[in-house]
Amino acid sequence: MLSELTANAVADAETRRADRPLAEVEAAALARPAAIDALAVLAPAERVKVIAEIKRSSPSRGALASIDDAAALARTYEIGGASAISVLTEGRKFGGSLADLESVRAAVSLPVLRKDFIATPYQVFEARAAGADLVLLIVAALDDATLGELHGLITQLGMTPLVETHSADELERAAQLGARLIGVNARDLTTFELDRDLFGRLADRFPEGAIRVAESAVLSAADVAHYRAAGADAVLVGEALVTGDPIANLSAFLAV
Ligand SMILES: O=P(O)(O)OC[C@@H](O)[C@@H](O)c1c[nH]c2ccccc12
Repeated sequence: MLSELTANAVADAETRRADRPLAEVEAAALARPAAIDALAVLAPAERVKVIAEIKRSSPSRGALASIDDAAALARTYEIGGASAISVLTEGRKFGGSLADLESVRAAVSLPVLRKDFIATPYQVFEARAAGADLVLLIVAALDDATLGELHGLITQLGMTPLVETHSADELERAAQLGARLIGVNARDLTTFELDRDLFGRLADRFPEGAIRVAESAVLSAADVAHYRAAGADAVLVGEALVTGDPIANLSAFLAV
């Protein structure tokens, strides 16, 4: 499933490229004001930080929320105390778009993550051109050479890579890369199975000084407390915020 999601995302980017060649996107990326320093914003603190996600649907959970106005939801997240906004830009299974990312960028002053299946430099330039400050890299979807190339390009463009892992081996590959912001996704993107205890098992294998993000399956304050106790600096939350009351949930999660 992960390889199919990635192949589709790359194919869709190739289709966009036919209309908007790399040189054009690169120029738009370089014309953007500098990206926000997400490492500073997400740095470990006394309280857990929340990366709040905008997601309409997913292959594992189906339709979640209609979300007509991504920018309005992002503003709600900002008011509610989120530290960063994650925007799904994958269209086929998640119902997102780069237009969502652009409108969110214009609406908030928080760092914004492009959440997608990124495997080519073109997609990275697209992210910056749309105003992203962070770009997701899924270790399981990329070989080491591509991972290194994309991690370098994201950094060079002033953005922060969020390097997503799902095993000790992938965490080691993230460490070798010099990743400073590393996530552990509780959901296995090849089987969609959830393992809420994976973060806890991997927590002490993070490289020294890396910011530790627990991703997925946060539905309650108790889930946040569970990840926080295991050492999470930040949690990445989608479903609970798009299906529930975002302000009430954020306030409960941030009170942990
Ligand atoms: O909706 P949840 O269970 O709170 O999960 C959010 C986020 O972690 C999840 O959307 C996610 C994590 N890694 C991904 C990679 C691609 C697409 C989506 C994701």
